[in-house]
Amino acid sequence: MSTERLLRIAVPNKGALAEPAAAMLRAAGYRQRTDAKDLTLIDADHGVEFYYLRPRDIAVYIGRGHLDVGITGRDMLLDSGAEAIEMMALGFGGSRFRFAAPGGSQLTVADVAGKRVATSYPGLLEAYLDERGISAEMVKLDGAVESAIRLGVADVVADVVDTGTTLKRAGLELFGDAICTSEAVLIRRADAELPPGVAGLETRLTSVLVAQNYLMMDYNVEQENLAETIALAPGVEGPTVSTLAKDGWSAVRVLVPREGAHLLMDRLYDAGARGILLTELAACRL
Ligand SMILES: Nc1ncnc2c1ncn2[C@@H]1O[C@H](COP(=O)(O)OP(=O)(O)OP(=O)(O)O)[C@@H](O)[C@H]1O
Ligand SMILES: O=P(O)(O)OC[C@H]1O[C@H](OP(=O)(O)OP(=O)(O)O)[C@H](O)[C@@H]1O
Ligand SMILES: [Mg+2]
Repeated sequence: MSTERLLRIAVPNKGALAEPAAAMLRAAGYRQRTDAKDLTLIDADHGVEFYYLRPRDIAVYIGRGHLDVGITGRDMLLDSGAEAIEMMALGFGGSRFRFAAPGGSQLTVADVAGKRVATSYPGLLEAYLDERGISAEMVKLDGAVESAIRLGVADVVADVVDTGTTLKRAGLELFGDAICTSEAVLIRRADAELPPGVAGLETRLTSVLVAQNYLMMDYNVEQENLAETIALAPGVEGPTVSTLAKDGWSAVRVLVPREGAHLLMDRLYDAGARGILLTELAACRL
C-alpha cells in the first residue's frame, strides 16, 4: 500500500440501503464489516476506510468536508441542502417521493395550497412547492408518515414509495407527478479535491454495475454471416472473433446487455449464429 492517506467512505449503517450498499462494495472487492455494531472498518489493502452512518446524515458529513465520498439516497442528498453532488447512480434503493391523500380525494398538486403536509423530507418538499408558488403548512415527522392523516395531524403526506404497499395499507392514494425519482448514489463534496484513491473506487463500482447489467455471449457463425451478427451485437469495444476448428466458421465472444439478451439470441440464430451461449459475469474491469 502507498503512504497516501486512506480514502474515507460513508456507508449507510441501517435501513433500505445498508445491506445492498455493503453487498455492492463486497462485489467491488472491498472488505465490509461482519458485525452490524462496528462503526468503522479499514480496508488497508485498498487504501480505504468505511464509516457506517445514518443515510440521512451522510450528505452532511460529505458536504462539510469531514468524509470524502459516501453512499446515500438521491432524495436524502437533495433534502439535506448539503454542498454535495452526485458522482454516479448505483442501481439499487430505487424509490419515488410522492404526494398521497385519502382514497377518493382526487387532489391535484395545486390543491396542496393551504393544507397541512406531513413529511420526513421537508427540504425536498419545500423546494418543490416553492418552485410552483404553492404555500402549505409543513408537518415534519421522523417516519411512518402514512399514519399522519388517519391520526389527524395532516391533510396530505409526501413520502417515499417503493411497492406502494404501505400507502395502500393506510388507505391512501397517490396524486401528482413524482416529486423526486431516487436511487442510491455515490456523492462527494462539491468543491473538494479528492484523494487519488477515488478513481479506483469509481472504476470498481462501475465494473460491478457492468457485471450486473451485461452478460457474456459466445456463438459460432459462418464467414458469410459474420458481419450481420456483429452488427446485431457490436459489444462495448467490439467482439473478439477467433477461428473455429471448422472450415469457414468463426467463434465470436461479445458483451451484451442483460435486458433483451434472449430476443438478441433469437435474432442471432435467425442470422445464422449457432451454439449461442450466455454466461454471467462474476466481475470485470472495463
Ligand atoms: N421501501 C423502500 N424501497 C426502496 N428504497 C427505499 C425504501 N424505503 C426507503 N428507501 C430509500 O432508501 C433511502 C434511505 O431510506 P431509509 O428508510 O433506509 O432511511 P430512514 O427512513 O432514515 O431510516 P429508517 O427507515 O431505518 O428509520 C432513501 O433514499 C429512500 O428513498
Ligand atoms: O412502498 P413501500 O414498498 O411500502 O415502501 C415505502 C415505505 O418504506 C419506507 O418506510 P421505512 O420502512 O423506511 O419506515 P419509515 O417510514 O419509518 O422511514 C418509506 O418511508 C415508506 O413508508
Ligand atoms: Mg425509512
